[in-house]
Amino acid sequence: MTINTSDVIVIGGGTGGYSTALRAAALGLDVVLVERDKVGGTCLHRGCIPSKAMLHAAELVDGITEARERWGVRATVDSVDWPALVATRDDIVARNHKGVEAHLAHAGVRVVRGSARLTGTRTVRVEDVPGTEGAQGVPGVRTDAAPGARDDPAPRAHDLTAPRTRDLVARRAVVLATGSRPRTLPGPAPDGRRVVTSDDALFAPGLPASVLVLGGGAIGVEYASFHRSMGAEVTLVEAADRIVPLEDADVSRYLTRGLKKRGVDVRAGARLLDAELLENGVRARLRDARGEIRTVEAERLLVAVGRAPVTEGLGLEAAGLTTDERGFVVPADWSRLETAVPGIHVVGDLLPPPSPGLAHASFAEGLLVAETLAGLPSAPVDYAAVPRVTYSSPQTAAVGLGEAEARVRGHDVCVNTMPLTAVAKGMVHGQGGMVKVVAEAGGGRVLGVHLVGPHVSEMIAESQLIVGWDAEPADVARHVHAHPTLSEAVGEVFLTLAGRGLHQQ
Ligand SMILES: Cc1cc2nc3c(=O)[nH]c(=O)nc-3n(C[C@H](O)[C@H](O)[C@H](O)COP(=O)(O)OP(=O)(O)OC[C@H]3O[C@@H](n4cnc5c(N)ncnc54)[C@H](O)[C@@H]3O)c2cc1C
Ligand SMILES: NC(=O)c1ccc[n+]([C@@H]2O[C@H](COP(=O)([O-])OP(=O)(O)OC[C@H]3O[C@@H](n4cnc5c(N)ncnc54)[C@H](O)[C@@H]3O)[C@@H](O)[C@H]2O)c1
Repeated sequence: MTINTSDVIVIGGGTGGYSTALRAAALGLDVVLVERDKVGGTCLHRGCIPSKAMLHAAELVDGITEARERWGVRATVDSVDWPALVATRDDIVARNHKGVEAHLAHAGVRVVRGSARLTGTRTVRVEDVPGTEGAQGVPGVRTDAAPGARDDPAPRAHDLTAPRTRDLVARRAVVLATGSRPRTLPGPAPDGRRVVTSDDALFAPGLPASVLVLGGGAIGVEYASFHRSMGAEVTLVEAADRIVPLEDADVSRYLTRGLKKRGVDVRAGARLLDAELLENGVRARLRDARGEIRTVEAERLLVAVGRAPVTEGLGLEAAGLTTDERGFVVPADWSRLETAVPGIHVVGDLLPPPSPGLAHASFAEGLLVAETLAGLPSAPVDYAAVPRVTYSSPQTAAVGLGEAEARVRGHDVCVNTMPLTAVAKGMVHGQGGMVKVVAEAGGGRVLGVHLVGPHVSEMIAESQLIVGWDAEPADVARHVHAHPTLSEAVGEVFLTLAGRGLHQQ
């Protein structure tokens, strides 16, 4: 075996890539993982984890307000120390990062630091990334997959700017896991201060007093919610006729109501016409749903209009691969996530829908590809049963089909909806919200469950089993929910659908 040969090369060490690598190594495959930045990728360093850490801080601030306004607790928020918040957030990220590195090292995955490009169907060239320690791997992680990394003579003086390259060969497969980056729009480019994407919002110098958020998907809603909790004036602009437009219409309605109640100016069906940079902010012209033009000034414009797959410089053509018109790498066989070129697989945000662009879906895709490569039977990812959560205040959580989508797909549906405040614990929380279940008419299987309200991110787990296991309302109604809990509302909705309604008429 030559030092630069392995069974599997994974390009990209985000959640999709590192999960593939971990599982493949656990199944006895010799794995090289190439990452040009930090293992953990978008989710750990710029996405899920830092944003949820910040949203936790936001919940604490909201809790103090609720304590004062509803519960007679004489407490106020003096101020938020942004550097202190950032320090805690970054400590959580750093500890998780160390954990991922340790898992990879323990599994025997050889991590190579550098930028990878395909040079054939089983060959990959890795180039040093300027400003890093080069293609020598991550401290504490075995790096002998980088051929010559230990033995290469030091570069001669005139070589110092030339990137070093390493050629790797995969005996069995190459897995593409290069993820995605924020989409931007024509107009003022992100400058990290006045115009930001979710990447640089994390590292902005402070908390703005006003924010214009463009895009009412998960990122836009979460950041709008965060900044509102931190006291900013927030305008949330969504081009579609409702925020979170891919969710059930009642989810959008309840979420809009909740955000508006908290003072967020939600403008769906609106368009950004242009934006101009000011000394300390932006001035934007919007056309709203009624066609009226309105000018908004804000300290910060946060652009959250979706993400684009990363394939630039990946050398797809050298392996005989292309992308679709949106830039995604499309599998020829979704049950193996294998492209039209045998032995090249793809996971994570590089995949088009129905892969949902979510970290937990990419974990499932990594497991599937690794098990496929190890020759184990592995069920295709059941995308219909992947939960979708927005960690705003209020939160949303859903799994399966919305009502309109179920009807479009030809299902004869029956629907039951209940406000969370109809159960005692919902009244205690006092934040509104709802449970909606979409099922096949006549007691058939549950097609979708949709939740809005406090803590619904933690409540969706039972519903993903209900949808994933094709349960019927009567199956669920047999099981008792604890009293008093918010989950009781889910139980009540199923009891009614099963013809055994207790509190719901
Ligand atoms: C603000 C935000 C919040 C989010 N919150 C959530 C959430 O709460 N829950 C959730 O499920 N999802 C969330 N997501 C989505 C989630 O982050 C992505 O779905 C997930 O990170 C995709 O993983 P991936 O491995 O496909 O790609 P990535 O995580 O993007 O990883 C790709 C990796 O490949 C590396 N790379 C790229 N090209 C090369 C190359 N040529 N050579 C070597 N390395 C390369 C990159 O450096 C990167 O580390 C969020 C995203 C954002 C932006
Ligand atoms: N909690 C979570 O699971 C979570 C959190 C953040 C991000 N993510 C994932 O990250 C990815 C990116 O998130 P995102 O919110 O940026 O993308 P998205 O595609 O989910 O939402 C973008 C929104 O911007 C709107 N839009 C597009 N152009 C616009 C314009 N010119 N003006 C106004 N609105 C416009 C779209 O209609 C859409 O609703 C998604 O896959 C998302 O699921 C997940």
